[in-house]
Amino acid sequence: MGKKGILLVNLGTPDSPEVADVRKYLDQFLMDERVIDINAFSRTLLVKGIIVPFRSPKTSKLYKEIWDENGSPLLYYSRIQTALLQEKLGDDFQVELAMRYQNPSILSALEKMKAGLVESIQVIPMFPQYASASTGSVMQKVMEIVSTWQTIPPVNFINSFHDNELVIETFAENARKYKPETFDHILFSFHGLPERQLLKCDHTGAYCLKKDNCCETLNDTNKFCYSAQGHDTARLIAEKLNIAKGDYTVCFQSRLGKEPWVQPYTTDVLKKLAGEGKKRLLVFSPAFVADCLETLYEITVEYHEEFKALGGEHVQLVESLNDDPKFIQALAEMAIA
Ligand SMILES: C=CC1=C(C)c2cc3[nH]c(cc4nc(cc5[nH]c(cc1n2)c(C)c5CCC(=O)O)C(CCC(=O)O)=C4C)c(C)c3C=C
Ligand SMILES: [Fe+2]
Ligand SMILES: [Fe+2]
Repeated sequence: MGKKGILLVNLGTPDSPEVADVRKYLDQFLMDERVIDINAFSRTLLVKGIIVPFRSPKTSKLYKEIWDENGSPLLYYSRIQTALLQEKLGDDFQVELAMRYQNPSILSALEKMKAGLVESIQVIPMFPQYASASTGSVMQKVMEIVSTWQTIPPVNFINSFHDNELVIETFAENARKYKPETFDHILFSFHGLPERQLLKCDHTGAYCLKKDNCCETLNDTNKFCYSAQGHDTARLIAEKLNIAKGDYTVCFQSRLGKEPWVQPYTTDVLKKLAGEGKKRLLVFSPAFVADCLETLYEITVEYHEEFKALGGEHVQLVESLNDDPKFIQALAEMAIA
């Protein structure tokens, strides 16, 4: 029997923090029809004419702030996760890492599996909550590639793992050392998403953003809704840590462009909490499985400074899952699922 192929796919990061590499990364990322989901002509004008030229120099400066001797934290942790999973699963498995954008590419990882004569491929998009712009895009790319193969082995996809017990426990455990009860308020700050993309997920057309608190509980109608899955993740972590409902807020960061994104925005929540006299915030970022630009810079530096300027004292990030053995166990269970 051949080996079982396990493909871990995260979002991607530039090859270096230099402007030229950031430009290549943003161009590939934002030209994805699932990310900027408007018609191809408008997307090309917006991305290649406005966002990429203006954003790349700014984003390059941010990447330079988090880039260290290990390179991009997202790629660094993704490589460690891959090596630890390979070690845990042993020789009957071939574990490969890919990034949806830039390197290592999904094509190169799948080619390695093909050369390894794997008998099946289990794809784990490394996003706890399903979104078309992340998980959906990874699925589409993998299917595009394998559909050109003469022999297509059994291919299976993990759709989401927002309520995985080991994932919830790892986030909770990472928070315990900060003593959550000593903070004035807890934030679960998820990566944002355009509202338009949430609405597209609602096949009834009558539920999402139409009913009050539509995303706050998971049900049959919104089971693939990124926001509803995020609220569920937050609820489960809060329950684990005995954090009362009124002591935490789910919010969304990293908005891009002028269209409405999922709300509340983290920056608005910071203003509200500072206005209420809250001084110390503990912030989870459970849309990611590894620390990256969005946690190490946006939360740790930007939000910390923003909150202090508003009269607050401290914004403490809860580290991501990174190389935690419990998360590697969670991956191993998904690998054989
Ligand atoms: C949770 C997974 C992610 C979703 C969903 C997602 C949607 C999404 N993102 C953008 C625009 C940008 N995101 C950027 C960085 C970034 N995004 C994710 C994950 C998701 N994005 C990660 C892990 C990272 C960090 C990568 C790293 O190298 O550390 C960026 C680049 C940084 C910047 O210029 O601000 C952009 C741009 C959109 C438009 C979108 C959904 C429509
Ligand atoms: Fe993003
Ligand atoms: Fe929703």
